[in-house]
Amino acid sequence: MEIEQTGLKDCLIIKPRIFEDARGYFFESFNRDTFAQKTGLSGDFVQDNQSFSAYGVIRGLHAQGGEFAQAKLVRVLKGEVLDVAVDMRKDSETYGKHFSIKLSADNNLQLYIPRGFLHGFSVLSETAEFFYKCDNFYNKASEIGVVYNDRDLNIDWLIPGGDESISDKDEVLNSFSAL
Ligand SMILES: Cc1cn([C@H]2C[C@H](O)[C@@H](COP(=O)(O)OP(=O)(O)O[C@H]3O[C@H](C)C(=O)[C@H](O)[C@H]3O)O2)c(=O)[nH]c1=O
Repeated sequence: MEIEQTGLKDCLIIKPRIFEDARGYFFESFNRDTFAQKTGLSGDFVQDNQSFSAYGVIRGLHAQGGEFAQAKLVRVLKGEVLDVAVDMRKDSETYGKHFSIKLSADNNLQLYIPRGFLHGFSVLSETAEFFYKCDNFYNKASEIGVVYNDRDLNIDWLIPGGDESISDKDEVLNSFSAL
C-alpha cells in the first residue's frame, strides 16, 4: 500500500498492493493496521456505504457537520468516476480548494477524505458502483451540502452540459460562500 499526497492536508491517495497471477488479481482493499501505520490516522471506520449510478450522475457535494462529521475512504468497484474533495476547514491553508481524481475498477485507487471536507463524484462510465467506509455514523440532521456547480468552487465534473443527472435535493443545495 502506497500513500500519495494531494496538496490538501490529510486528503490522501491510496494505492493498494495488487497481487496478479494467471487467475486474475488479489488485494487487501482495507487493513486497519496497515492503514494506520502508513497514514498515521486511526482507520476506525464504523459504516460502509455503496451506491450505483448511471453515466452523468453527480452525487454531492455532501458532508455531515459537527459531532457527526465523517472521514471517508472511497473507491470504485465497477466503472469509473471523477471523485472530488473540497476543503471546508475554516482554519485550513487550502480552505475552499478542491482535489479531483479518477477512481476506477481498473486503477483500484482509493481516496481518503478527512472530516471537514465536502465530497462528491460524477460517473464517467456507463454505470458505476461506488463503495466507501465512513468513520462516523449517518446522521440525517447533520447533513450539509453545496451545489455541484458552485461558481466559486468552479469544479469541472467532466460531464458535458446537459448530460448531468442530479437529485432534486442536490439541485437546491447552498453555495459554498453560504456555508
Ligand atoms: C448517506 C446515507 C443515506 N442514507 C439514505 C438517505 C436517503 O433516503 C438515501 C439516499 O441518500 P442520498 O440521496 O443522500 O445519497 P447520496 O446522494 O449518494 O449521498 C452521498 O453522497 C456523497 C457522495 C457522499 O459522500 C455522502 O456519503 C452521501 O451524502 O439513503 C442512509 O440511509 N445512510 C447514509 O449514510
